[in-house]
Amino acid sequence: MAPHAEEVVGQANGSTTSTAPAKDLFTVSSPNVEYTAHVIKSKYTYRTTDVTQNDAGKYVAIPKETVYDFKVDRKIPKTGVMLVGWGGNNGTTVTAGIIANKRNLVWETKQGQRAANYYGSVIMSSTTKLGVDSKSGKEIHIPFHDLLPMVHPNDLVVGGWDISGMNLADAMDRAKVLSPSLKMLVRKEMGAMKPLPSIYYPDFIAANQEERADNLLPGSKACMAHVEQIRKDIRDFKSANSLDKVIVQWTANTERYADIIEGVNDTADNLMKSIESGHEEVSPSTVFAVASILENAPFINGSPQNTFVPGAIEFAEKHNAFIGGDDFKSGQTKMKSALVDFLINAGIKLTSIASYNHLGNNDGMNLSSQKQFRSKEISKSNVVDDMVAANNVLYKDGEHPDHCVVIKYMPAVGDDKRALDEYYAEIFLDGHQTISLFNVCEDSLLASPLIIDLVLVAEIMTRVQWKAHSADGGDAKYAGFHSVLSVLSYMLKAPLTPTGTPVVNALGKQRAALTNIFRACVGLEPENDMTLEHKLF
Ligand SMILES: NC(=O)c1ccc[n+]([C@@H]2O[C@H](COP(=O)([O-])OP(=O)(O)OC[C@H]3O[C@@H](n4cnc5c(N)ncnc54)[C@H](O)[C@@H]3O)[C@@H](O)[C@H]2O)c1
Ligand SMILES: O=P([O-])([O-])O[C@@H]1[C@@H](O)[C@H](O)[C@@H](O)[C@H](O)[C@@H]1O
Repeated sequence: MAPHAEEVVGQANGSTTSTAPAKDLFTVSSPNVEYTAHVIKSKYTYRTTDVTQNDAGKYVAIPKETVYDFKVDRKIPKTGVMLVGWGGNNGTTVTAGIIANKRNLVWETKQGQRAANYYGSVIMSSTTKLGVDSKSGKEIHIPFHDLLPMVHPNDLVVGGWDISGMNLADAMDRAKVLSPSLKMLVRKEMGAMKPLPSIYYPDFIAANQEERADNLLPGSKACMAHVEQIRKDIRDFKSANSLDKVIVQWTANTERYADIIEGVNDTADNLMKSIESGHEEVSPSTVFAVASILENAPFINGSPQNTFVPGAIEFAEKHNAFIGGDDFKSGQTKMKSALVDFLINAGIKLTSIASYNHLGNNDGMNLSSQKQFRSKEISKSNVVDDMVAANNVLYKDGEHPDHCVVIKYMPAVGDDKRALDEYYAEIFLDGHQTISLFNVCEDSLLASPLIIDLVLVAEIMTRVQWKAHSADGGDAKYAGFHSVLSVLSYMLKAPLTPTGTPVVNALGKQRAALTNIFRACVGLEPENDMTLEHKLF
């Protein structure tokens, strides 16, 4: 191993698109970590506990160690993001937000001047504990963004498709999300942006979306021409902007679920045959996923439908391409995944969750159609399953809280969704606790930072490789993480995981997984809060 650098903590760097490695905010001083001009290599011991049962039925816990080699490419690529649904509330809002940050805009509001920020982005606006200053005992926290050499969102090039041909300035007005004073400052730039024509298969989204569908590729069901056109769009976007990498995200309308049909979408081969034959059960989002996979562009589904039918997952695995989803976890569900985690882990027996919301944006109008609502109801309902299943003291096998999800379309409130929740629980002896929440979520201003985080994390994961460590160097080759990027789960309501692996919805666990995988990539132990140094003296 090359001599390891001394630990340095300096000023965070701003945005950088140079092909040179980003200026490191810190370095790790360890015999297990090596920095070269191009990569960070680390030897990481992953410590878990194997549990078996002995003949008497008692659990036996056996500490287990697995040693991995990680390698991170330090070169920060020029990255583009192509949004499907670019002209929507989320698409216009995230685009305007990046412009505002890139130009350091300040605008007038009722509360006075406001400056551009990335609040709500866990990568850009949260910190992580690097460690403890051994002299002062003070915890040292650094911006999450600086844990690994990540793309800065100010440097992202944004493009995409929409079935509505409205330019982004007019679409921004249609969305009714942003302050007039901010819109004025970005209007010119937004006005020059026009979504590429997209594919529209009417049966997959609400009929009330038809009137905006004026920017279409010919054909109303899946075909290879659609796949090839989307592939070409991605290649053209990449070359026109001299990009090293493109990430594709679905932030278009919620689709109905596709039926999983043997011989149609159950395998990668059958899915491709179904697209070639124009099977009507192949959705636009699955066509976009297939095209992105073929262009080796990570594809992330920000909506709740089952874009990733089994054939799409197998197709991604066959191509070693990254996919992630489903459904941005922005407001009501994010709160739920934190609150339920707290209640159940406090030994409080949650017995019912009533989740109601109404909103008046176009998403809400699309969700007023039962089939599209059903997709959202599923993603919003399954978010407590893992937390309940993990507590067999409170819940017997198969027992779970009552849980209802209601979404109503109320045009008057626009994008400012009202979420009303009641959590009802049994407490000590025959007591009860009722928690009522009234949560006004400005939906697109909550979702846009997640779109950014999903891009930044998916991108860095394309630069992280791993292999089993062997003392003699061995002949194992570095490889990427599994195609299904479950590390994205913190930003998603219904995290997609590799087939057969558990789904974690607890917000704290999701964030810890993201933090500790990033720490492992630079040879650091998982963040824990034991603080024995403050207890054993
Ligand atoms: N904003 C949030 O809080 C939030 C949270 C979680 C999930 N989501 C999901 O994100 C998606 C977008 O939300 P939004 O508020 O921006 O909705 P929106 O209706 O404002 O935008 C969706 C856009 O997609 C376009 N579109 C529809 N079908 C398309 C296709 N086949 N190809 C290209 N464009 C297409 C529409 O024309 C529209 O401009 C929805 O599925 C929503 O459920 C939003
Ligand atoms: O993320 P979250 O706030 O729980 O869920 C939201 C729903 O409450 C809302 O009705 C829907 O329109 C948004 O797309 C989003 O899915």
